[in-house]
Amino acid sequence: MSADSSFPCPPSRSHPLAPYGWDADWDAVFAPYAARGLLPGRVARVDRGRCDVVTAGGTVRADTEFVVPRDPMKIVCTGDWAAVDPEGHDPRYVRALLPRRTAFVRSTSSKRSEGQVLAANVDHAVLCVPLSAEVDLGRVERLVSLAWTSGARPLLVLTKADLVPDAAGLGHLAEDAAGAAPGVRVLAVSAESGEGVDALAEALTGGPAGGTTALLGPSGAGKSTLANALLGTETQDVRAVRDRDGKGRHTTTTRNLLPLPAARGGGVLIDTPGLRGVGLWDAGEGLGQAFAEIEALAARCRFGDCAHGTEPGCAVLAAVEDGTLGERRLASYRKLQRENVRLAARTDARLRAEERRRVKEKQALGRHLHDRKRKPPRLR
Ligand SMILES: Nc1nc2c(ncn2[C@@H]2O[C@H](COP(=O)(O)OP(=O)(O)OP(=O)(O)O)[C@@H](O)[C@H]2O)c(=O)[nH]1
Ligand SMILES: [Zn+2]
Repeated sequence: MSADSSFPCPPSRSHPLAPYGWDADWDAVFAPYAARGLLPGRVARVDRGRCDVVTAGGTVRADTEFVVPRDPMKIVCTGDWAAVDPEGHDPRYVRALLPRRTAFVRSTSSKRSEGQVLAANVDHAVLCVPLSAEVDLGRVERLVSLAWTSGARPLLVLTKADLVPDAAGLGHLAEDAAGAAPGVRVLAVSAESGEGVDALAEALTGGPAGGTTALLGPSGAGKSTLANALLGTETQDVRAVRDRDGKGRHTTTTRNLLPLPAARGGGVLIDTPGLRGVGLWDAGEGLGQAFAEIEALAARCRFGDCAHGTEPGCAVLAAVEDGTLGERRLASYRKLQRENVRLAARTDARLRAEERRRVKEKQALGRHLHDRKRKPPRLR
C-alpha cells in the first residue's frame, strides 16, 4: 500500500480492504504509517489484550499492548482502523489507531460511569424496533439520540412487519414512530417475508465504500435475523435459548465485521450484541437533534433560559396547548435530559477521582526519586 495510491482519486473498489470500508480518506490518514512499513487493517474483534484485524492479507491476531490508553474511550474496539506490524513480526502488534470518524458509546453500569465503546466508524445506525410489541417510542427516542451523538446517520427500521398484515395499521405505526424520530427515515421491514429488505440494503449503500452499518436495538428485535437477510447467508449465530416462559429467545454471541454482498452495493455490517437498557453518553448534541422540533420551539420562547415550566411567552408549552407538540414527546425530552445531566455529573466525579489518583501517583514517584537521591549508593 503506497501512501499516494488512491488520494485524492475516488477510492478504488478493487482495493482488498474496500469491502471493509477502506476509502481514499483512510488511505490519506494512513500515509505516515504506510511510510513506516505498517499495514492497515480493521479491527473485527477484541478480547483480552488481543484483537482480530482484517488486513489485505487476511485476518491476523495482534497484541494491543502499545495502544492501551488511560482513557477507556480510546480502547481498541470493533470497527477501528489500525496500523499493524507487517508479516514476519511475531507476535504482531497494533502500533496505532486511526482517529475515529464516529463512535457508539454507552455507560457501562449504573454504579460506574465509565463509557464503553461498542463500535467505531459506523456510518449508518440501523435502529431496530420490533412490531411484535407496541412500539416503544421512548426507546426510539433514546436510540435516535444515541445515534446522532455517535456521529452515525440513524435509520429507523420497524422489524417483523409481517406481524402487522394490515397496511393501514402499519402506516399508522410508522407515522407514530416517525413522530418520535424527526429527520430520520423510517422503513418497515420483515426478514421473514423479505419485505423492505432490498429498500434497506439500498439505503445502506451511501458513502464512498458502501459504508459501515451497525444494527442496534433491544434484544429480540430481530437484529441477527435481519443481518442474515442482508447478508443473504447464515453467518450470524442465531442461537435459540429457551427461557422460562417458553418463548424462544435468541442471543447474539459474536460481534464481527461482515461484508455485505457487492451485488447490493456493498458496505460492511458490524453486528453488536443487543443494547439492553441503552444509556446516553454525553448526548447533549444528539439529544438536541433527536428533539429538533422542541429545540426549534425553545428558540422562540420569550426567555433565553426558559425551562418551559411556568414562564410567560413559552413557545414550547404553547405548542403543547395547541396540539402541535405531543405531551409525551416533551416528557420524553425532559426525562432524557435529566438522565444526561446525571450521567454528566457522574462523569465529572470520575474524572475528578482520576485526576486525584494521577496527582497522588506523581507525588509518590517524586518522593521515591527524592529518597533514591538521598540514599548513598549501595556498595557491592
Ligand atoms: N415474525 C417475525 N419474526 C422475526 C423476524 N425477524 C426475527 N424474528 C424472530 O424474532 C426473534 C428474535 O430474533 P433475533 O434476530 O435473534 O433478535 P436479536 O435482535 O438479534 O436479539 P439479540 O441477539 O438478543 O440482540 C427470533 O425468534 C426470530 O425468529 C421477522 O421478520 N418476522
Ligand atoms: Zn419555554
